[in-house]
Amino acid sequence: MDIQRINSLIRDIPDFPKKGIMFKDIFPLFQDPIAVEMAITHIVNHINTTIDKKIDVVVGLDARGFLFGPLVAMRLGAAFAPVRKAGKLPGATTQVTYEKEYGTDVFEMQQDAIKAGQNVIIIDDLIATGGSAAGAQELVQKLGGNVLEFIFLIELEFLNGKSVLKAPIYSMIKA
Ligand SMILES: O=P(O)(O)OC[C@H]1O[C@H](OP(=O)(O)OP(=O)(O)O)[C@H](O)[C@@H]1O
Ligand SMILES: Nc1ncnc2[nH]cnc12
Repeated sequence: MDIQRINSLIRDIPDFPKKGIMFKDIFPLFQDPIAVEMAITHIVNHINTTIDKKIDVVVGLDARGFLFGPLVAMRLGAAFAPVRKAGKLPGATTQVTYEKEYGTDVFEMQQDAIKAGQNVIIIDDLIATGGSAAGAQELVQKLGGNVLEFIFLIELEFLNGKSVLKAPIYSMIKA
C-alpha cells in the first residue's frame, strides 16, 4: 500500500532533459507529507533490519539525495554529509569524475566530512546507470569511509543484470 502511494506520486516526463530520456520526477511526492514520512520510515526500517553496524554518516548526492539524506540521518542518529557537483563546497575538497545517464560530471566532498573507518550509507532518489553512485562510493572510499549500502527510491529497469556496484543496493520502486 505504502509503496503504491509513493509510486503514484512519481511522475514520468518523456524527453527530459534530452530526447529519449524518460525522466522520473519525484517532486509530486513532496506535495504529500504523509507519503514522504512513509518513504523515510520504509528506508529506515530497511536499514535497521538489514545492517547490524552503527551507521556514522549518511551521504546524500547532489541534489535530490539532499531531500532524503538528512531525514534518514536524523532518524538514525547519524551525521549527514553532502556529495556536491564541483565548485560548490568551501575549504579542502576531494574530487572524482563520473559518468551518468546523460553525461559526465565531477563530484566533490569536503575532506573532513568523513573520518577514516566511519561506516557510511549512500542515498539518492534514483539509480540509472549507477555512475553517480559509483562516483560517490569512490569519493567516500578516498576519504577512508566504509560504504555499507546504497539506498535509492527508484531503480530504473534497464539497469537489471548490469553489475556496476560492488555493494548491496536497496530500491523501493522498480521503474
Ligand atoms: O545512475 P546515474 O546514471 O548516475 O543517474 C542517477 C543520478 O542522476 C540524477 O541526478 P542528476 O545528476 O541529474 O542531478 P540533480 O539531482 O542535480 O538533478 C539522480 O538524482 C542521480 O543522482
Ligand atoms: N531517467 C531519469 N529520471 C530522473 N533522474 C535521472 N537521473 C538519471 N536518469 C534519470
